[in-house]
Amino acid sequence: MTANLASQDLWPAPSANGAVDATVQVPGSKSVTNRALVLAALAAEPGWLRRPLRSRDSLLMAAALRSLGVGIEEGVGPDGSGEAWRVIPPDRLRGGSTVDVGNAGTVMRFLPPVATLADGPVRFDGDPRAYERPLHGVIDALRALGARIDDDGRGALPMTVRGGGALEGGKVAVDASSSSQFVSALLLSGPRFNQGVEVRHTGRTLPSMPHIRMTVEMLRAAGVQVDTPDSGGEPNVWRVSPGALLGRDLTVEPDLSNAQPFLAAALVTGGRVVVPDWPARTTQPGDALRELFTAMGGSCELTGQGLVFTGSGRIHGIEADLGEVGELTPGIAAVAALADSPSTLSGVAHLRLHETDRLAALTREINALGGEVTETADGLHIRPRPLHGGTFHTYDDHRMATAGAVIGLAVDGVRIENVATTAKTLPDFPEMWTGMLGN
Ligand SMILES: O=C(O)C1=C[C@@H](OP(=O)(O)O)[C@@H](O)[C@H](O)C1
Ligand SMILES: C=C(OP(=O)(O)O)C(=O)O
Repeated sequence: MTANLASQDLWPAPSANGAVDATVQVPGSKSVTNRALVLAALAAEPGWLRRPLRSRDSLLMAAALRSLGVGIEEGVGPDGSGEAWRVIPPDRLRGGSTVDVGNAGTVMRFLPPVATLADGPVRFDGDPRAYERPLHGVIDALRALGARIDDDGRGALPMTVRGGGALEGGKVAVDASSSSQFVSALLLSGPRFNQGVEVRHTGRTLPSMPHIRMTVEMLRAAGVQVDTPDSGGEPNVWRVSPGALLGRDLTVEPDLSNAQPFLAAALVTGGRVVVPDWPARTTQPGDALRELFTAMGGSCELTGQGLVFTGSGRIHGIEADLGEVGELTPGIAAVAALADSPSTLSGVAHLRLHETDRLAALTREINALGGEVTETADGLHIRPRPLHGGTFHTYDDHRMATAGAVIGLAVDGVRIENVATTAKTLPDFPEMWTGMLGN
């Protein structure tokens, strides 16, 4: 684990002068935007994506789909209101390009199945960290379903999918204990495989179930038949029937996981933050923040204005299995480091394979500020200690940067290395943060 030496800029994280009181418009969900782009690209007719997230991960997804022949026109919606992208699927997906996945799990896992439908080879490459993130579940499953893939035998990037214009599909077993995205990836393209797809998860644990539910709901909204464990099917088995996908007119919800640092600011300063357009019902894991941050000392109410979240001035530790909502772990760890009692976060061993080894990174960086964090087999134990300023390294991880900013609210002199890494999913984070603080 090494800090990115090319990006040593230090951002002085602003400390809060008092209780925050702000309304924060949070940009669109990464997970919804990137699923919507894939489904729209595979559809039988054009569709609209309103309020899409414009960030590194979603722009990489759009660029990759364009290289496969998909038309994506960026502009305003049919009624002239707000940003909207029109997605025009091609008659035939085109091979011959190289897809840059950056360090986007959604791009590196969701697009290889799409590439099997292209009429030629599609090479996949990305950031150095992308070479280390697990992809074997997708590669092995696609081979079992009839695809030809050239890799170096590690089951990881870089690799080339030799698209043959179609894929047979059918039944496949996959161990998705290292990433739920293996399952989502196979389901998203499943309706376009000749036999559809039946995915059986064989591993002991399966993280991020809400994200799999998001995949299923979005497929169904595109007219696809999906049988799931939730709908009376066998446990750990998902079945997607072959068929055409409808073009949709879809409005992307705000990214509730990216709302986390702002809600945390209300908790840490005993203030109030309103997030407009918080959905009344959603598959986003960030919705669990209402419960988690309430248990940690805040209170919230879903009103006509959005989610109104209020801190009490006290922060409590928490014992929580975060397996379903792993991407919330860095933000919860940051708040837990400032709490009045210890916390134990469990169920997140797979975070060692995220943008960085998040368990190691959080432990090292919080401890460097005087904290007492220890890694467990599947999470973190956090004993709050008086913290002091210092450099908070971020390891090219957007959620490390926002976690450091949360700590900086309460601790003078925290400097965040490479805050620009937040552009992976939240490009305007520094401006939004200072705006929230009234600076
Ligand atoms: O499908 C998705 O959109 C995601 C699934 C989760 O991945 P893992 O299951 O690999 O944790 C999550 O952490 C990631 O941020 C987004
Ligand atoms: C794990 C994450 O991203 P990715 O989609 O790259 O897996 C994340 O955003 O926390």
